[in-house]
Amino acid sequence: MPIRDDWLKLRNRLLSSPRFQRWAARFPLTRPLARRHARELFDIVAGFVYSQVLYACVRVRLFERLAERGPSDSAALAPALGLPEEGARRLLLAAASLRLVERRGADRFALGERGAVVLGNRGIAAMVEHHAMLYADLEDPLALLRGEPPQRALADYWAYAGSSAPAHSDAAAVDGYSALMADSQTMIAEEVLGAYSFRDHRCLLDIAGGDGTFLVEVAKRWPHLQVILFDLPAVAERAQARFVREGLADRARAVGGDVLNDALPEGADVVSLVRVVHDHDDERAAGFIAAAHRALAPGGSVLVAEPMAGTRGAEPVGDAYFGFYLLAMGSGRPRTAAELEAMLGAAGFVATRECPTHRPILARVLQARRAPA
Ligand SMILES: C[S@@+](CC[C@H](N)C(=O)[O-])C[C@H]1O[C@@H](n2cnc3c(N)ncnc32)[C@H](O)[C@@H]1O
Repeated sequence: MPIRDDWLKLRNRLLSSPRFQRWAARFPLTRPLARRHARELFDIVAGFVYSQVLYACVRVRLFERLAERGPSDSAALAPALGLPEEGARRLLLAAASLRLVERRGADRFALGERGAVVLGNRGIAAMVEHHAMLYADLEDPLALLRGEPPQRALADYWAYAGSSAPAHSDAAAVDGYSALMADSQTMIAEEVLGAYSFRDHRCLLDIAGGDGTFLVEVAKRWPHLQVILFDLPAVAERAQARFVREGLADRARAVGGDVLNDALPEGADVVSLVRVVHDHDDERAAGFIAAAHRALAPGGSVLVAEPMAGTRGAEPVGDAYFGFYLLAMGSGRPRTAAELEAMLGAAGFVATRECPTHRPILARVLQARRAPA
């Protein structure tokens, strides 16, 4: 497209010219755009600092403290946060600028709208805290991109990533990530349940289903449904205990094994892969989808639910966040809906359709059917 190429070249030449930048910042018609672009670029430059402000808020439980006490000044908050007064004030001002906290006076602070959202979703704080490992691994992003040996914090945390014998992982190896997944799963389950009806299904098999949080939510919403979870043995044990605790043992069970090497339980008419496919490089990911295909009779449905690359309005979540997160983890990549559809087709699934979710930034859902015999 030579015309487009020429136009892009001209645009980029203008945007990189300090003279043009100065002009655009002054000229009334371009000023708002210039300000927005400057702010957006600065947000990328400063993103790590903003994340660390949030991390500090979570570590000192700032949002909980503000919710308990109501509007407070920095001197009153400092002892509860375990910080000197100056440190508490610096953190409160930074958090207020990010709308995590709300400033109510020169030195008076209350819970802010974003802080309230974090407070209401345990999964967000858990995610923020475990990012300490991600940031340690990302210290040298070029080393990761070159494929040099990773720092290993995240790769060790996700014990199955890159492991040739994941089924041997013991409880200690799976407890950390299983708890993290459980904390954030309620939000994901809400998206899937809002997008897809299980009314006409009899039995759902959730492959690599973690500690069972997803199935507990589905089973509560659809009381006629039998549910089966399959995951590594140490994770399946956690899930079975969870089903018993939730009073669901009569229609929920967990089976342990390795999806890529062991037979999956039979009898499901719908199979789900929730936040699973993106964890694996292409060959293993295709193995998970092939296992879903084998577990179903012709006509059965598969659901793939995960954040996807190329999601309109959430582009950086796929290619930047998950792209680098999974690189640091040592396995997997974010995929577009079209790539997933092609993988489903290659495994023998047909009629792939997207079931729109309310918050595609968290997860999108694809449904496909095993081709009739
Ligand atoms: C990112 S977690 C997602 C868990 C759950 N689906 C959720 O969304 O909360 C990926 C899950 O895949 C499981 N897993 C990884 N490799 C597996 C394998 N080869 N066989 C069975 N489960 C596996 C892990 O134990 C983990 O529970």
